[in-house]
Amino acid sequence: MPEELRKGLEGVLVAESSLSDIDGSAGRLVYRGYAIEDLARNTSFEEVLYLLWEGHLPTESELEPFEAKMAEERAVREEVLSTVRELAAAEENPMAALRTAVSMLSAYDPDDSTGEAGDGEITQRKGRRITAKMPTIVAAYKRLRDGDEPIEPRTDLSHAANFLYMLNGEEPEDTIADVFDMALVVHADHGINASTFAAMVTASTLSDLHSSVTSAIGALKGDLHGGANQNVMRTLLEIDEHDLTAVEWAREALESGERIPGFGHRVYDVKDPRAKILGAKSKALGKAADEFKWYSYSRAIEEFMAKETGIAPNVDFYSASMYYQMGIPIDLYTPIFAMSRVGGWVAHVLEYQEDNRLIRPRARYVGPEDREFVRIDQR
Ligand SMILES: CC(=O)SCCNC(=O)CCNC(=O)[C@H](O)C(C)(C)COP(=O)(O)OP(=O)(O)OC[C@H]1O[C@@H](n2cnc3c(N)ncnc32)[C@H](O)[C@@H]1OP(=O)(O)O
Ligand SMILES: O=C([O-])CC(=O)C(=O)O
Repeated sequence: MPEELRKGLEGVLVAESSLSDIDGSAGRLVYRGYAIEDLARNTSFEEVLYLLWEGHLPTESELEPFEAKMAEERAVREEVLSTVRELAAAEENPMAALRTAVSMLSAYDPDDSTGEAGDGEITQRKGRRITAKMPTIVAAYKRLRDGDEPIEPRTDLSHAANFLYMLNGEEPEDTIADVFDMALVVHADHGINASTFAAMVTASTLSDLHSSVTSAIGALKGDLHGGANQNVMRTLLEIDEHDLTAVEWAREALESGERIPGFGHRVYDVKDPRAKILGAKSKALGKAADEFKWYSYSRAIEEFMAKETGIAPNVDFYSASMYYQMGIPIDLYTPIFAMSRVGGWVAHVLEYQEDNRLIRPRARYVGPEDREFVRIDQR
């Protein structure tokens, strides 16, 4: 047995995957061999789901029935919506509400869990249903929290446009739906990140897909992972409300030993390629609205961090100002990340199931040895 301790499993290979590849020194990300820049520019989220789940980019005649099947699965049963209603009334955190509602979807899934772990077709059908329903849950939560009734999904809109429609009660402009769709594309997969690993660990015990996705949502929620996008926007708002410039704020935060949200990465040594794509969109939205401050604060922090620390932005840094300028409430940024990353979670579970092995690392025991046992009445 190797005795080397790798805290945080840093650099440890745990699987072979043909889903996504990251070159951390070159700042390059590919999904199944396609550069993220090409996918972001040219494909829809549905095409990327097809790519991840089926292994190749769809032709038009493959995409059409795939989109139709996804759209048919968007509606969420009243029983689940009624739980979402209760969670909204209790002011539950939206990621926690999503985690609970996704877990509950399993009660009404038409596929039985028996034999699921060895059957990619069941996993894929369940994956399609969960992915299709997550936007309906997130939008319903937001509307109920605001005292509005949920809006039923439409089947004639894309995954991205339908979410914005259910959220706001009106069809989004094409340009906004396209930006949102691109955000879903770039968040869909990223190697064995913490939430994907959580999904794989659960799947490796031959559990069911709802359990895997529920585990993954819990992992994505944390501040060191998907939760960072909300913290970025809270930081930008704090800067805006105070007299400090963005650079002064960042200097003070660093000097007091804080981590700047949206910076740093376990795999990238350079700027995350997704931050470049999202940064350009954040800038374009600022230009369209003639309001540059969010992008300007962000750029100033990026330049300061590069000069002072050499640490570059990750995917969560520019998605924050981008979503903010689209009018999306801050605490929905991480649920939106989950709405996209579920595509990757399902793909990794499907891939891992093909040659499953229980994931079970070890800890080096550093506790006491050979203690003499004393009965409770004599301690
Ligand atoms: C979708 C995603 O999950 S992307 C990541 C989202 N998370 C964040 O943005 C939260 C802020 N970032 C971080 O906390 C980290 O960069 C992580 C958790 C993402 C990666 O952490 P690790 O790989 O464990 O890097 P580690 O913690 O070893 O950091 C290396 C050095 O960079 C510093 N550092 C890393 N990130 C930051 C940051 N955001 N702000 C300031 N310093 C940082 C650390 O203090 C450390 O310095 P030291 O060696 O002098 O102690
Ligand atoms: O890969 C990681 O560790 C975190 C990340 O950027 C992602 O999950 O998108």
